[in-house]
Amino acid sequence: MNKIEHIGIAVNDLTASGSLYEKLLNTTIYKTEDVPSEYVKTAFLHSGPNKIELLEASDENSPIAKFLTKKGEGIHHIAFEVDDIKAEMARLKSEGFVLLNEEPKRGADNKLVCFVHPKSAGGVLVELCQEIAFNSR
Ligand SMILES: CC[C@@H](C(=O)O)C(=O)SCCNC(=O)CCNC(=O)[C@H](O)C(C)(C)COP(=O)(O)OP(=O)(O)OC[C@H]1O[C@@H](n2cnc3c(N)ncnc32)[C@H](O)[C@@H]1OP(=O)(O)O
Ligand SMILES: [Co+2]
Repeated sequence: MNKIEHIGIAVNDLTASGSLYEKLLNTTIYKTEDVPSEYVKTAFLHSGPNKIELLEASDENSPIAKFLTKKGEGIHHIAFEVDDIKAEMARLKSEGFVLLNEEPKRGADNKLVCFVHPKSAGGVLVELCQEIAFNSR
């Protein structure tokens, strides 16, 4: 695994939290994106070399809706950049980690993603992210 690709933060209201994080980080949201397959709306900010992903539920079936109901707003997941997501998924599986998707799926910001169950990863929901190559978009 490489660097932390982003930190995902669950929020109730993307507009309100977007403004809050813009002030906090003294920056502006550089991208917003709906990801219907995950039932989320996202907004991205940079803090130096780091990336923050704000996540609002777009449907009551969203994992973010369930998380907000149980735990409230806050850090939802940590995403790590990987060069070869299928190889990393196979490695983690062989080490006993529980993958939440058997095949990489399309995430936000031009990434293929896979989630690791927090119960198998020390209570932290982990996301693997591989940049989708330009010629395979
Ligand atoms: C925008 C796209 C993408 C990107 O490109 O970056 C994203 O980031 S999408 C982000 C939203 N999508 C996901 O989170 C998908 C993966 N998540 C899931 O599949 C589920 O949320 C889950 C992790 C399997 C939990 O679902 P479920 O079992 O239905 O919920 P429970 O509330 O019953 O949780 C069971 C258990 O796990 C604990 N939990 C749940 N979420 C988290 C979390 N984010 N971090 C840490 N722990 C978490 C929860 O508290 C329960 O524990 P117990 O209460 O002790 O049983
Ligand atoms: Co994410």
